[in-house]
Formats: sequence, C-alpha cells, structure tokens
Amino acid sequence: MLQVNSLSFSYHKKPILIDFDFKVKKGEHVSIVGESGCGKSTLLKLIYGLLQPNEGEIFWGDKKVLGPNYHLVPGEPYMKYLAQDLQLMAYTTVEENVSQFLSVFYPEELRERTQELLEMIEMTAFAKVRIEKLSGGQQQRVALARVLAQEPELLLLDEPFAHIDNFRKNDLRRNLFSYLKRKGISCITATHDHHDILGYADRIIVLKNQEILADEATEALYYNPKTIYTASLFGEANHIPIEIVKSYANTKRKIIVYAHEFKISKKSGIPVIVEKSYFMGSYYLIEGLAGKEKIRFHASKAKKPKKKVYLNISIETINQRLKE
Ligand SMILES: Nc1ncnc2c1ncn2[C@@H]1O[C@H](COP(=O)(O)OP(=O)(O)OP(=O)(O)O)[C@@H](O)[C@H]1O
Repeated sequence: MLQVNSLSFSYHKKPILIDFDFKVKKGEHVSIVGESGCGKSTLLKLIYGLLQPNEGEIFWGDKKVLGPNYHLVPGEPYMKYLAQDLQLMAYTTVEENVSQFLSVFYPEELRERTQELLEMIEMTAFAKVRIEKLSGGQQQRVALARVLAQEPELLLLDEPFAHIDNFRKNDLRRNLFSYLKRKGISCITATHDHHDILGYADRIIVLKNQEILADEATEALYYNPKTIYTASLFGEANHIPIEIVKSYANTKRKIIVYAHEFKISKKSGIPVIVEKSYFMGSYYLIEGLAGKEKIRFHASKAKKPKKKVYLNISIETINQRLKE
C-alpha cells in the first residue's frame, strides 16, 4: 500500500501541494485530476522520489520513499514512472526494447511474455521494427510495455495516452487497465481526460489550489460532485440557482446538473430560449438562456435559435445534489 502523509512541496517558495494525505491499496487504480498547473505531475514526481518534499513522508508498505537528497539515481525498484520522456533505445527493435527488461530465464517464457506485452499494446506487427522508425504514439506504447516488463508493484502514469490516436486509445485503455488489475499492479494516473477515468479508476483525487478538493470512489464522486470544478472534469455541467429549477424554492443555493440530465418537454419545466446548437455526433449540445442564466443541455436534434423549450430534471437528481 502507498501511504502519503502530510506531504507539502514548493517550487522556489511557491507552494504547489499543501498537507496531502492519501492512500493507494494494492491493485487499486487512482486517478489524479485537476486543471492544468494544479500539481498533478509534481505529485507523481514526489511519489517516485524525483523531488524532495518540504514536509511529510511517503511509504510503499514499510519502505520509505527517499527523495533526491538521499539518492544519486532517482526511483525505487518496485515503482515505475512513465512520463513524456520515454527513454527508449532508438536503434533497437520494439521486441528488444521490451524483452530486455523481462527477468525471465527460459527463452520460451521470454518469447511468451514479450508476446503478451506486445499484444497488450497492439504492436505485434511491429516487433522487428526499430524504435527510430515509429511514430510518437507508437513509441509511447512501447515505453508502456517496457515499464510493465519490469513488473512494478506501483505504476505512475502521467497523461499516458496524450500522443495516442483515437483509433487506439479506447482499446489501449481497456487492455492496459485490465492487465494491471489481472496482475494486481497499483496505478496512479495523472490526467485531464475524463475518458481515462470513468470506467477505469477505482478512485479519484481532485486537486485545486494546492489542496485535495475531493478523494472519493469514482461513481460516488460522479453522482455527487459537490463543486462545479469537479463536475466539469467529467463533462459538460451546469451550476444553476435552485430557484430556477423549483420556482417556489426559497434558497440561494445552486445545484449541479450535467447537460445530459435535462429532459426536454414541450409544455412544462424550466423555460429556456435556445441560442446555439453544436453537433456532437450521437447528440446535439444546445446552449440557451433561462432568464439570465446560461444552460447547456443535450438534444437528439438541433434547435433553432430563439426557440423556447422546457427542461426538466428528475426529482432523484435534485435530491441527490442537494444532500450535504
Ligand atoms: N521545475 C519547476 N520549477 C518551477 N515551477 C515549476 C516547475 N515545474 C512545474 N512548476 C510549476 O508548478 C505548478 C504545477 O506544475 P505541474 O506540472 O505539477 O502541474 P500539472 O497539474 O501536471 O499540469 P499539466 O496538467 O498542465 O501537466 C505549475 O504552476 C508549474 O508552472
């Protein structure tokens, strides 16, 4: 288990992370999310031991992670960190880059393990190709297989699919995260992309203003995000005064409603004047005004500007969001 205790870090006196406490269990997959510059990469570098905490400690089981003040070569053998710097050997083949790190004695087992990893990254056809001939996204996939060949207990991934095209991304996500679960490898992923989170992360840690804003199981956080900042990490979300939803409500509170949670009605609900429709593939995202309040919702067809529609939200959603 990873244990982060009262961790604080500053770059040249500028605080980046203040008093972080969290745990990651064996085999658990945790996503670190938050706006650009909130400190996601910094947190991964601290866990890996590339940066020295100002305060606090990090443990993997009973082993303390020592920062650069104590290590000439950063990194711990039980942990791997995959960042933008891929550290591949340009003049050797994909296969060699992966198999070199497998601690396997018998040639047949070496072949099988290499094959398993190349299948996982869908690069079997490129086994004999030299790294220098690959695209950036292909190199990123090889780098992933290479760190997995080293059988880490904890894998740290920084924007792992940033250079990978959309054709591959979904398959690769599914392959990678089920591989990690199968092998019981713990994983912390820093990402902006909610597609990396929903469906894969067991837990989400949200960073904002140098602090942990939320640390919760993925579904619980999705359904009850508490702040619009958190909800927006999952997709298009509205933060609207409750009096717009329930005209009789006597409160200044606002509630979070995801765009897809509104149902359109011809006759009753929140009156909204359409401003703009955006084609999104399987639906249209519609922007409109409820009084002075901007509202975004989904519709199966585009709506003409100035058209009046009525929106409804289920009572279950309202009650859930109003819970403290
Ligand atoms: N070596 C450095 N020296 C000084 N400041 C730094 C250094 N590296 C990062 N920072 C600053 O620390 C803050 C956190 O950076 P970090 O890269 O951890 O954020 P991030 O959440 O990973 O961002 P992104 O999502 O854009 O990758 C930013 O304000 C950044 O400018």
